[in-house]
Amino acid sequence: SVLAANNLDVSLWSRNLEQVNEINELHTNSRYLPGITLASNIIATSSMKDAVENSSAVVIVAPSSAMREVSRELKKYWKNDMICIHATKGFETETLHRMSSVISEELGCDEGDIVVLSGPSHAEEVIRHCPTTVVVASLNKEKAEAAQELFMNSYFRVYTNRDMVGVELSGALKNIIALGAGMSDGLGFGDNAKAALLTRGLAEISRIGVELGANPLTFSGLAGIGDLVVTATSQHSRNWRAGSLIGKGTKLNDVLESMGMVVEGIRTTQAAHKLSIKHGVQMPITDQIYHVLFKERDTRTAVETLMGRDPKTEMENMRLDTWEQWHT
Ligand SMILES: NC(=O)C1=CN([C@@H]2O[C@H](COP(=O)(O)OP(=O)(O)OC[C@H]3O[C@@H](n4cnc5c(N)ncnc54)[C@H](O)[C@@H]3O)[C@@H](O)[C@H]2O)C=CC1
Ligand SMILES: O=C(CO)COP(=O)(O)O
Repeated sequence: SVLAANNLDVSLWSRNLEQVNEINELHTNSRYLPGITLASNIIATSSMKDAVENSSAVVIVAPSSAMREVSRELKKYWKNDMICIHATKGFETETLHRMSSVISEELGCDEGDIVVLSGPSHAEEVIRHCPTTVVVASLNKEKAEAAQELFMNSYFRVYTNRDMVGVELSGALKNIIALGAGMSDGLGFGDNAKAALLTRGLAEISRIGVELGANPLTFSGLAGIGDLVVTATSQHSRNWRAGSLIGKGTKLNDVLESMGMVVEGIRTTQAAHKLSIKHGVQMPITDQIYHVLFKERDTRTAVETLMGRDPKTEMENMRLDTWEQWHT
């Protein structure tokens, strides 16, 4: 929709022929964006070949679980002078790879040439032209700036950033904390609890992020705190909604059935739990959410465990040495 508003010809690929026909004939996408009329320069197709073949840029926003499959199909029509932008927030749970790694492995290109689009941006608000700010991250400056130019307009402001690792990790990991914020609200706790979850959540996101090579400053940017705030507080957030149902006592399977859309934080909790063990990085909130989701731990027990941890200093286990590394 943003690209179409910028007068670009947009080919939208979907596997669902019914949805393709609805978009082309009625210019609506009633299941996902009810009540919205789409621009007439968005043409849907069920053929990836037709969507990609003559394009200069490709935007992939498949759920993380489908990223490898979609990238493999894309490879058939991929040309190296195309720009590949992705806006997916998650990991490949089997390999623990970030999305740009998965895409570049399948396309056979440099990971640093992929552009990551992330930040506080719910589709339901962007489609109504509500002011929105995001980040495009890539090691390839030219490609990042080209993506910035494609998307930027009066209601969609785009910043570039070189820190692909930090941007991808924040985008994925904040969904776990949003699940936790939903659980807290579902349990009937207040704003103090939510502020604590966001702040201590960001501390553990930064801790694992720095360990994996991210710039710590990225976590105080749009892809970090920005997206964490929106996902943990917005009525549109699927992760917050799923968490709040769990906090009210609904079983995970029933929650997922009722959502009908991807809740990335569930798979990401599994991936982050493995990452924290693999790298020996403490992620206590993620650990408790993992136990609630997959080990039938009661949400109140999880809260008691978090509140009852040993006394600590606020900056305990933060890799402060890396600040100097980034400032030189
Ligand atoms: N909805 C939003 O506002 C935002 C979503 N994202 C990210 O975008 C990604 C996708 O999320 P949504 O579009 O919101 O999810 P969704 O659940 O609303 O839609 C996912 C779409 O992907 C399709 N799909 C699923 N498996 C597929 C496969 N194997 N091949 C092709 N298509 C497949 C589904 O049919 C559906 O049309 C997630 O990683 C999410 O975190 C990022 C920013 C904002
Ligand atoms: O990442 C998002 C907004 O920036 C979307 O979050 P949800 O998947 O929780 O709706």
